[in-house]
Amino acid sequence: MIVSTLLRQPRHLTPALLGPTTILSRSMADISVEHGRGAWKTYGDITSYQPGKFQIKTYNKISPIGLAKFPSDQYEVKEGDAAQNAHAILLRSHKLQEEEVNLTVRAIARCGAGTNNVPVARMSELGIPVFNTPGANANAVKELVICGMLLGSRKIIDGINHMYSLGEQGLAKERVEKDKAMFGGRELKGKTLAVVGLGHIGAATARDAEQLGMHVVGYDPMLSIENALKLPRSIQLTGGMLEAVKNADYISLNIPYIKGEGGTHGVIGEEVCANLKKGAVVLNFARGELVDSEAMKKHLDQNDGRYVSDFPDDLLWNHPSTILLPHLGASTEEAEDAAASMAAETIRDFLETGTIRNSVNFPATSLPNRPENSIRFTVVTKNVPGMLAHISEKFAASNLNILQQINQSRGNVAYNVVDVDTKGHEVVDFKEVQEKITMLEGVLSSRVIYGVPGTGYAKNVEGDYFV
Ligand SMILES: NC(=O)c1ccc[n+]([C@@H]2O[C@H](COP(=O)([O-])OP(=O)(O)OC[C@H]3O[C@@H](n4cnc5c(N)ncnc54)[C@H](O)[C@@H]3O)[C@@H](O)[C@H]2O)c1
Ligand SMILES: O=C(O)[C@H](O)COP(=O)(O)O
Repeated sequence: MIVSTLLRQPRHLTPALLGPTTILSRSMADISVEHGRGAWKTYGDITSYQPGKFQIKTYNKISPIGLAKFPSDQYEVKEGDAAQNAHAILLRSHKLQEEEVNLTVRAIARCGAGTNNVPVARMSELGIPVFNTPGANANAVKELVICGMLLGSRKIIDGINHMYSLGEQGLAKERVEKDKAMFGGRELKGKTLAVVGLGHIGAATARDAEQLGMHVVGYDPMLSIENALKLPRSIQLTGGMLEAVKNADYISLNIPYIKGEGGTHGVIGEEVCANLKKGAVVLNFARGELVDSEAMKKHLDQNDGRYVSDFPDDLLWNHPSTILLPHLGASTEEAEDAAASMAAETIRDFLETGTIRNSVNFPATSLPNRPENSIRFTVVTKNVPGMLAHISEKFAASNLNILQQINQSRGNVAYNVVDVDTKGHEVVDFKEVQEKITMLEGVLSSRVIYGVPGTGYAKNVEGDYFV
């Protein structure tokens, strides 16, 4: 492997580089660890790397309030390609490509709920945790769902367009009272709303709909206890989607889009459409792909229903019974600030302490603070038997004492956090231990968290050692 001479310079820990909570013995402060960056194919321009800072790469418009959570003395935030050696990626709806995830990237955070724009399964194979921000934008979406119900019930948009056209002709005052008969509607009170997916958005929508005097039916086969406690008392839970929608005047979809077998692609298809009540309004503020456009068109052509969606649709965009919005659900100041802040805090926690929360592919993992005179290793492995024992053996072989340790797994990934005693080790070659552990079969990557931003990461890239 060709490695830049400059970046091969071992970096020495000095008190100035240590975080406020990092306490290392004097001898440990002299231990050098190779934190250079290899010249890998997808690596990019190594000259833009700033030692001693975590680099965050962003896509989309991310709230400055969220980005301010990254202290500028420890982090640099750059947009898209300007960030060549990112340690973490922060994004909203940008469709992330694998090529945009350099070997340096340790984590990805979606400022929002849906992670279908991130290749999550591939990231799991590469040992990269993907995070989201559960609930951070739910209120914003819920408010727009309520707005969608009103738009679908009253001819508000037609009325606004009509006023514009009358205004242009100078006829508004003369014609309004006569013409308004064209724009009659119906009320929400007393009607039935079916909420499909009772998560953060669905539960909040159900609650507010009850307050509006609606009868609420809900369907969620994986309803969490946390969300069940938020549901209105009067909600009627059903055991299936068809049962939920069949008597509903409004149907709100609030489920994730999941591709593939057993997923949610086109869940609103011919069968569901055939079971919709006459005049039913389908609200899709979840993802466009959940609705089979052909089936919906056929349904709208033959029935008196409406489709209100927050997503583009090449077939339905100009259908007279459709109202489409340009993905505005989470576009409020409050939601953008909350989602970006939560994502930034989650990434900081992971980069600085190894903690995992709000991940969609890694197990929730949290260890108490690193004890004094210890170094924290985190190791990402395939979820196969024996890994923990092999890792522990490597520490033992180097005469290193494990002070505390946690091993968690989820799907094909296992995550280990190990705090190792540094006392009594005048010269311990942590670099060597890290390399031995990282190159164990089944290990994907490792980090040594010293408190020096951006350092101590190593990857096992199909048998090659990347540091
Ligand atoms: N329009 C927007 O701007 C916007 C904003 C936020 C979220 N969203 C979309 O809304 C979705 C839901 O967001 P959330 O914050 O409520 O997420 P959430 O994870 O809190 O809730 C999703 C719920 O759906 C349930 N569910 C999953 N599959 C289901 C199925 N097949 N049938 C019924 N229930 C099912 C889950 O058990 C969960 O309770 C997101 O995945 C995202 O795609 C859109
Ligand atoms: O899943 C989400 O959180 C929403 O679709 C919001 O997307 P946005 O952050 O691009 O507005």
